[in-house]
Amino acid sequence: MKKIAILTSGGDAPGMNAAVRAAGKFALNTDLEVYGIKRGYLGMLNDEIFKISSQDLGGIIDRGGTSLLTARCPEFKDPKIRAIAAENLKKRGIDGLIVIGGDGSFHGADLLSKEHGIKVIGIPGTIDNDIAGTDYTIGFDTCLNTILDAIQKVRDTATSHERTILIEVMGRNAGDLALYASMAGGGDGILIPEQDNPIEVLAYQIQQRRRRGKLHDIILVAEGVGSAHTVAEELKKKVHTDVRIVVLGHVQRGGTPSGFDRVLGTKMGAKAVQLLLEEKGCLMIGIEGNQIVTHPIEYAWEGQRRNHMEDYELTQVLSK
Ligand SMILES: Nc1ncnc2c1ncn2[C@@H]1O[C@H](COP(=O)(O)OP(=O)(O)OP(=O)(O)O)[C@@H](O)[C@H]1O
Ligand SMILES: O=P(O)(O)OC[C@H]1O[C@](O)(CO)[C@@H](O)[C@@H]1O
Ligand SMILES: [Mg+2]
Repeated sequence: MKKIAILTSGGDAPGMNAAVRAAGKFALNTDLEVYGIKRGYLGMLNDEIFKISSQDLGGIIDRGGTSLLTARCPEFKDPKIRAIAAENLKKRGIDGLIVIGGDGSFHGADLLSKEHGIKVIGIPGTIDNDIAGTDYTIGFDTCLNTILDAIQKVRDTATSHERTILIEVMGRNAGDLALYASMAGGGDGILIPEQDNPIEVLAYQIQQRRRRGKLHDIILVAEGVGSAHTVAEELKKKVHTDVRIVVLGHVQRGGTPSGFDRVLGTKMGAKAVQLLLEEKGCLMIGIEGNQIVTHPIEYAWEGQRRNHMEDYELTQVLSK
């Protein structure tokens, strides 16, 4: 392996920059030539590929977002488009690629590897934490802390007005952000796609708590169960409290990456280069039980994700 490239793809996630920096610096310390690709697969397709120097990697570890820029590129699902993109790597002699992104980006990486023989390593970078084979994805921890900050502020006004406030959080089809935010933020109820929790039960719990003198309710709604607006409309028919919603939106994806996400990004970035130097490909990196591990890249969607049941039941007990 002589030349490798790095890209970030899908939704940006705080800590992606730490992974880019570590992979880039680690590689520049070897005989490898290192390229950056702007705007993920879109930039690969449009030939936005440049040689990375150490200057490109300075001053980014503490910045949110991704210095390489990112994009969604639906055309990449077309094999003809992937062939054009792969040719842009091949004409430069690039045969190793580090893809930092979520499950969708890993799908693209897998196909690129199988169809065009490019050795690809996937680094899980997404706030959603929806990838099997890793306990945490880069960006999840920072995002969680952003949500916790919001919960604290929302609780002040919820208590003062004795309201029920539903906070809708991101996560695509995964409830991890809502689950962890409820656990760490002292939530009073939670709706996540992994568990069935009928509105009737939620309403009953709210009424019960109010009878015991509780002044407010903070309910975390994962976007995967539907919009908080719809949930609120249903809930209003079943409770006597004043119901409001807060949709946190893209504020959740920004901000200074936490120490955890920077360390995770750094370890994974360096590991990706080590694997390419060993001529390995079609792998994803994860962290399991505080150890950096690797799996075949398909494991990201074929493997078993963490079971949420225990954590969910804990939030249920603690919100009583
Ligand atoms: N099935 C697929 N085949 C080929 N390429 C894909 C596939 N799915 C996704 N991609 C590519 O990966 C890009 C990113 O995927 P997606 O939008 O699902 O985000 P992600 O990587 O899962 O990150 P996040 O969920 O955090 O936003 C897509 O825009 C597309 O270019
Ligand atoms: O910024 P976009 O393209 O609207 O995507 C939003 C989606 O991306 C994520 O932030 C990351 O996958 C999801 O949680 C959310 O559903
Ligand atoms: Mg995804």
